[in-house]
Amino acid sequence: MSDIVIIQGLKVDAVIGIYDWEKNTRQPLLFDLEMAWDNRLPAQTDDIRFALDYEAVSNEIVALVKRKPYELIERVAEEVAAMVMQTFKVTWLKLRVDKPTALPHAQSVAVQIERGSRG
Ligand SMILES: Nc1nc2c(c(=O)[nH]1)N=C([C@H](O)[C@@H](O)CO)CN2
Repeated sequence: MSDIVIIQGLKVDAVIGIYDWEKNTRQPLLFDLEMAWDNRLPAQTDDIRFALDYEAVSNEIVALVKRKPYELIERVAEEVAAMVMQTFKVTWLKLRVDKPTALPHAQSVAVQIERGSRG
């Protein structure tokens, strides 16, 4: 089974960074997420109850990332991945977290992680 559900470019304004000035402001983080999900039943039934609801996943990510300050984007990625897998019973995901305001001469910086197995 190789179906996935994708969230691309989810923007969350977070308190993120290792420097003092970063602890008193919000900076955008962008989340790209690929999540394994068997889409056959939702397709057959046309019923959201059987789908991985990308709106619900997005809402939970925004709530989590806004809840507290973070230092590293690695920590954000790990916590978001764990929450999505636990809350939504996702068995595999690939997650990229971009911090586009991090470096003045770079378009963006990012970390990407993959957790779980595709089954
Ligand atoms: N691997 C990482 N390197 C750095 C991070 C990070 O989160 N992960 N963060 C910073 C600073 O907060 C930087 O973004 C400020 O511009 C530096 N390196």
